[in-house]
Amino acid sequence: MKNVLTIAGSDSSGGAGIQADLKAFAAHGVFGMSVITAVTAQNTQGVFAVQDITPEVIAKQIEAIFEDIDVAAVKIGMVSQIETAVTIAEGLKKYNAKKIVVDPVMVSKSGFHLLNPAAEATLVRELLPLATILTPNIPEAEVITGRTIVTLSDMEDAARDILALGCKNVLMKGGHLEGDSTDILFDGDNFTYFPSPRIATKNTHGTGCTLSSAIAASLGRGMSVAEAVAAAKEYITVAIEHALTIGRGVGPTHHFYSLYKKAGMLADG
Ligand SMILES: Nc1ncnc2c1ncn2[C@@H]1O[C@H](COP(=O)(O)OP(=O)(O)O)[C@@H](O)[C@H]1O
Ligand SMILES: Cc1ncc(COP(=O)(O)O)c(N)n1
Repeated sequence: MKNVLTIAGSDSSGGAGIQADLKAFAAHGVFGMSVITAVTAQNTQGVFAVQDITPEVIAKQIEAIFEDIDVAAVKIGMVSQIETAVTIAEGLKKYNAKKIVVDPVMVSKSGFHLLNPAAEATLVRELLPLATILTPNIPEAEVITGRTIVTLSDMEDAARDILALGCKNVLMKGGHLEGDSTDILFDGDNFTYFPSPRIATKNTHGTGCTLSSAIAASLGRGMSVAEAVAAAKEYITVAIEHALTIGRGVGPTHHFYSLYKKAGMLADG
C-alpha cells in the first residue's frame, strides 16, 4: 500500500481538515498519515477556537514521518501562521518530498479566517512553488492574483497568473461560481475542463479538503495529474450528491458512499 501524508488542521466535527483527508485517503486505498498544524473547535455552524501547533512540534511530526516511512504523496491544507508555512516548506525541502498537493485554505465556509491574512504572502512564497498542483477555490484565487473572477475565462486568466508564481499545475475550483460547478486544470500548456452540474445541497463542508486529498491519494498511487484530477472530481461529485445531514449547519460530504453501497452497508441499499 502507498503511504500518503496530510499536513493540515483538525476539524473537531470531522467533515473537513485532517479528518476529511484521512477519510478520503482510506476511501482511495492508501495508508493515511497526518501532521497536525492547528486544532480547531469547529462544527457545521462555525469555527469557535483555534490552537496553533508550535513550529517545533510541526517540524518534529514531519521528521518522525519522513525519517521512518516512505511518503508517496503529500497534501497541505490549513497552515494558519507565517511560521507554520515556513516550517512546512523547510521540512518538505529537507526530505525532498514529491507529489505535493497544496490546497491554499484561507477562509472556512462559515467565514472564519483559518489562514492569518498576514500569512497569505508567505503561503504563496514558501508553499506554492513546492506544489505539483495548487487547488484554489475562487475567493482564494482572487486573493492570490488580485483579480476578480466571475467567468470561466476569468478562471483561465487567474490560472495563468498562478502558474507563473511557480506551481506545476493549478486546478481552479468552480464551487463558488454561479451555474455548473466547473473546475479547470491548467498545466502551463493546456486547459482541461471538469464540469459537473451544480448539486442542490447546503452540505458542502469539507469539499475542498476532500478533493485535494483524493488528488494526493491518486498521485501517490501513480496516476498522472490529469488522471488524478478526473478521478477526484468523480469522487467528490458522488460525495456531495450523498452529503450527510449531520448537525444544524453545513453538513459534511459522504466519503464512503460508493464503497458502502458495494458492501451493502447503506440503509437505503
Ligand atoms: N454544489 C456543488 N455541486 C457540485 N460540485 C460542487 C458543488 N460545490 C462544490 N463542488 C465541487 O467541490 C469541489 C470543491 O470546490 P469548492 O467548493 O469550490 O472548494 P472549497 O471547498 O475549497 O471552497 C470542486 O470540485 C467543486 O466543483
Ligand atoms: C481544519 C479545517 N481545514 C480546512 C477547512 C476548510 O473546509 P472547506 O473544505 O469546507 O473549505 C476547515 N473548515 N477546517
